[in-house]
Amino acid sequence: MSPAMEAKAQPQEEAAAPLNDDFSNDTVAHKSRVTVVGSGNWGSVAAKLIASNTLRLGSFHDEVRMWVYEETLSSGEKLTDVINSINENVKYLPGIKLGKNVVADPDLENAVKDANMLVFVTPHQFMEGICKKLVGKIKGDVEAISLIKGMEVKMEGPCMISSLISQQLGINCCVLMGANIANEIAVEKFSEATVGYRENSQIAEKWVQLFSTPYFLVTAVQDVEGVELCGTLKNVVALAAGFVDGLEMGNNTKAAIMRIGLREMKAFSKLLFSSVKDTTFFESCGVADLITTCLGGRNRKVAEAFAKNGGKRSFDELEAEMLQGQKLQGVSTAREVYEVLSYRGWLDWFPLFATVHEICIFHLPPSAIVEHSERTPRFSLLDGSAAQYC
Ligand SMILES: NC(=O)C1=CN([C@@H]2O[C@H](COP(=O)(O)OP(=O)(O)OC[C@H]3O[C@@H](n4cnc5c(N)ncnc54)[C@H](O)[C@@H]3O)[C@@H](O)[C@H]2O)C=CC1
Ligand SMILES: O=C(CO)COP(=O)(O)O
Repeated sequence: MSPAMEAKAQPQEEAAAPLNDDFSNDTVAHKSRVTVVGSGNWGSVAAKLIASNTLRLGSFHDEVRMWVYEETLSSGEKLTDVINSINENVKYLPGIKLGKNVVADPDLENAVKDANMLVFVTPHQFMEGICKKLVGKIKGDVEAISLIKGMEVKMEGPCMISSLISQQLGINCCVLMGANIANEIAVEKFSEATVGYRENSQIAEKWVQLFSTPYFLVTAVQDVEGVELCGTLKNVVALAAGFVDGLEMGNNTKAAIMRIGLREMKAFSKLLFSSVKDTTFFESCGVADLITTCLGGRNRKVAEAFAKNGGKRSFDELEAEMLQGQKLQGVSTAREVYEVLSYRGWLDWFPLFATVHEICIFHLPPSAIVEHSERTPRFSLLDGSAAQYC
């Protein structure tokens, strides 16, 4: 990896003319075409970030295709038509111009057919179905990146979304995670992110270039699983933080939840993949994403409402009421993590993860997040169990 990349992508000045970047080619034929698969809250912001860079960087075609899961708005108009006419995703990112070079496309096959860089950014529960539809439909020289925070649990064990993409489509897949609340990046407030890559640092560098702006600084690390598990597992901890907020337990309790959660994130990740690096937890994808999500994310917000309602209204109901079509990832991730813990006999090693799921399914009250349960003195187990893997 180049020293420049290790030290973070450098902020780039606004420039009218395309940059003569490292990857530029003389011919249009060699330029990379980017398609964003997904157009929710973060998907739309990702398209905006990328579109600002494809205009500036000579190695990319200007146009950025964005696949839209088509829906009809209350006005009777199709979401795709509205995005293409006013350059704004009025449902998932209202008030923000995406860039005129973003083209919304409701046809998945058509959206990906010419792309050689695919950016996957949908709620994780839809990815298996999307991958099935894409088999045999993409070009041979495609590179992918997943911005999706979540995992699937299969008979063989847990499967990260980047692995699902790689296995089903036969392509390399990097990941990009970080302290990235989409609405803040949409208004260009400074943030950082982490690209996780497997072997090819040049590909990682190309992704860094595609996403980096003066207000969005991207670093690459050679640890796909570590980066992706950080992004995935912090959503479970954010639910715990939301319970604590709903119960008005204060900052010390919330800080304790974050600390215990971080230890469980690290222990779980390292038990699943021995290759996961300690240093990854100190990147934006690790502790920084954990903090921002526990302070200002959607998982925290809905979990707070869940606890305020005494754990009596379901997450599905609250999500539909509070998020206008946006999707939580933490509740299904808590279930998926719980399945892994049960299957492997690790439940008592991960008291916070296990308790969050049991609260989500009404087996325990929200207050159980800081109480010792009848079955197991969960929090007292922490120091002697999961912690030994940290
Ligand atoms: N919103 C945020 O601040 C951030 C989100 N992420 C992650 O990015 C991923 C995508 O999140 P968002 O873009 O925020 O999505 P979102 O939460 O806004 O989800 C709504 C999206 O799901 C689509 N959708 C609904 N039903 C569908 C179906 N059956 N098939 C396919 N798509 C369907 C909708 O059309 C819409 O585009 C998630 O894994 C999330 O954790 C990561 C960083 C920040
Ligand atoms: O992943 C996120 C910030 O990095 C967003 O988290 P929420 O889905 O909880 O809003």
